[in-house]
Amino acid sequence: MGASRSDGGDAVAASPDPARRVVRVLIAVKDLTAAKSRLAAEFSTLDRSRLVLAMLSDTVTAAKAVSVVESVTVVTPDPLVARTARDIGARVFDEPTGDLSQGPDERLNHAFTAAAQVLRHGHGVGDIRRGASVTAEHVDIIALQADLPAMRSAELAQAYTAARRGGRSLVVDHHGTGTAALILKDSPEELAPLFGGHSARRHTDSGAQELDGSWPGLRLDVDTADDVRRAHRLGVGPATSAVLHSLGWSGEASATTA
Ligand SMILES: Nc1nc2c(ncn2[C@@H]2O[C@H](COP(=O)(O)OP(=O)(O)OP(=O)(O)O)[C@@H](O)[C@H]2O)c(=O)[nH]1
Ligand SMILES: C=C(OP(=O)(O)O)C(=O)O
Repeated sequence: MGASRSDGGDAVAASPDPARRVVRVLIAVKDLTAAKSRLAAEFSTLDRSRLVLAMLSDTVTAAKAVSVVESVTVVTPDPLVARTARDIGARVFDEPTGDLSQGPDERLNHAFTAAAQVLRHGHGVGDIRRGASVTAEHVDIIALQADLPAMRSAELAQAYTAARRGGRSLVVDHHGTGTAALILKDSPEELAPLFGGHSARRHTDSGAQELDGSWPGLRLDVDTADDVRRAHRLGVGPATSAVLHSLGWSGEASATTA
């Protein structure tokens, strides 16, 4: 695509106190063999895996380009996802072995919770500001969907800026029911993720504040073939564009960089 999708990310960079805050993005991806089952009718197993990895790459790349983002971490049990994440400069958190009695949403939220705790309280947190004391309260977490191939860096920067200090905020997805991003900012609270079915309502019911903003790419998590078409129309990042192109999807991605 023409203009870099990260164009404008710095131009509208979020404005926390840069001396104090550390912003870490956290993304969860499940085992590739189970991923994107809702695309099974229109994409082969191999193509689904390629698409998952490509969308992850574009999401990570756009998130890393936000100037206030210190790191992007992918929590996953899948070695190929882990390798892809490392190749594009993300950190990897190996998923803790889940309790087999847990349901899928519980496993996902358990993975987010465990990784967020390490990002906020774990080894290395104190090293970030070269000797300055950085406590968990100084570490903000953006739990982000992995399938946002049309997200612009500027959208994520604006959402972080809009997020309220002292608690959790969320960006509702384009369906109005799911959560594209859950942001914990300047707070001693924990992330307390409630991803899964109807997570938007569960997040707001649990006190998270819904963020307004015209962020079509950030809100467009891709779950169905219709979502793939919507994202393609909006303009996807280079990795997703290459996979779709190889599958015969025509047309240049229309870069409408925010
Ligand atoms: N690390 C981790 N990530 C998960 C887990 N369950 C779901 N995810 C990720 O969370 C996001 C939303 O998950 P789902 O909607 O359940 O799965 P999906 O692969 O997007 O789509 P479907 O299979 O069609 O439901 C996706 O990025 C998944 O890869 C889990 O147990 N562990
Ligand atoms: C897990 C979620 O996403 P989705 O099922 O839409 O991928 C969610 O929105 O909480």
